[in-house]
Amino acid sequence: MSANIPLVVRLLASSVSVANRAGKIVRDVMSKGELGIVEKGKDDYQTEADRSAQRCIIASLAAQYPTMTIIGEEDNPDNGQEIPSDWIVVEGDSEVLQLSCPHHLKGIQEKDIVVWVDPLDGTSEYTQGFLEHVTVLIGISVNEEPVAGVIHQPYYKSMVDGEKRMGRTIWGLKEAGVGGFTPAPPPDSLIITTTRSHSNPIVEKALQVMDASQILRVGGAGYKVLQLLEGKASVYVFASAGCKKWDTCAPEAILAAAGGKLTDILGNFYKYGSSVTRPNKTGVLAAVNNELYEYALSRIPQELKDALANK
Ligand SMILES: Nc1ncnc2c1ncn2[C@@H]1O[C@H](COP(=O)(O)O)[C@@H](O)[C@H]1OP(=O)(O)O
Ligand SMILES: [Mg+2]
Ligand SMILES: [Mg+2]
Ligand SMILES: [Mg+2]
Repeated sequence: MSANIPLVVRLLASSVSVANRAGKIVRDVMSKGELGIVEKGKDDYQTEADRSAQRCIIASLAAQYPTMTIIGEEDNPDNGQEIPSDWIVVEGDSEVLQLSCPHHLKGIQEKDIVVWVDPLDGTSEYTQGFLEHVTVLIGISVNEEPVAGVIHQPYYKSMVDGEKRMGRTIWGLKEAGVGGFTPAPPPDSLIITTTRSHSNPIVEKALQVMDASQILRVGGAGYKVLQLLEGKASVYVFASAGCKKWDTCAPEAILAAAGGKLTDILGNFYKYGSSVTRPNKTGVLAAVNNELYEYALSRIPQELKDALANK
């Protein structure tokens, strides 16, 4: 890769390529049928696919960007095993390498960047067979702010030049654009997307106040943001702790690159520096444009905000 291409663009191109490889690992683990499920906590699982995909992504990025901070969801996923050489991906996506880098990101160095890796978002859904909900997330933050990201969907089916294709990779770079999918306008009526596996009474209260025509209950932060980008839902509402920085970094960056917004339920942006606490304690609120976002925020009652903030 040319050293003349700004670091952020090279890193996004590398992230697109390695997310594709990680997606193949996710499919391969499922085809073998040995998921190796570990219970990390209540409603919180890890599989061999989460572990292996994270090893592939972190080893590949660390080999190319040795001084950059990379934070993955899974703790000690390698268990002392060596990484297969074909898991190390070092070429970058050629389309992304052509992107023109926003001026203020041109001089960014590895020390200014924190990469947040969710090797498999939607693990509950993966183990239950809702495979379309599963994504691989790589979020790039610069000086605490998400600026670029990748959402790879390993089980997305499409036809390309008359041939069946499995998997697609959506990317975004703030102030430069998005790719890998066809953006669509939001639906005509208010459709909310929310959790299917992590609900509670406050989550339900925040859905009731929206006065929506439909509520979609699907898995994963990545998949819900894809629904916003593709015009299948208007707003993503999750009034609970549960998501962590690796769940929201890539989706927030891509939504912002598409003109949208992702914050907590109080309307505050999360920060993504290496020392932040991992949990997104005050939930998630997101939309593909400002009008829908402001509408949703205006519907959240103060006592609900207080309940989340004081938990
Ligand atoms: N209570 C929780 N415990 C663990 N992870 C959670 C919890 N709530 C949300 N998450 C993470 O946020 C994602 C989006 O949440 P939801 O699907 O409930 O809307 C989940 O797929 C999961 O990521 P992961 O699957 O990567 O562990
Ligand atoms: Mg998890
Ligand atoms: Mg996740
Ligand atoms: Mg995960």
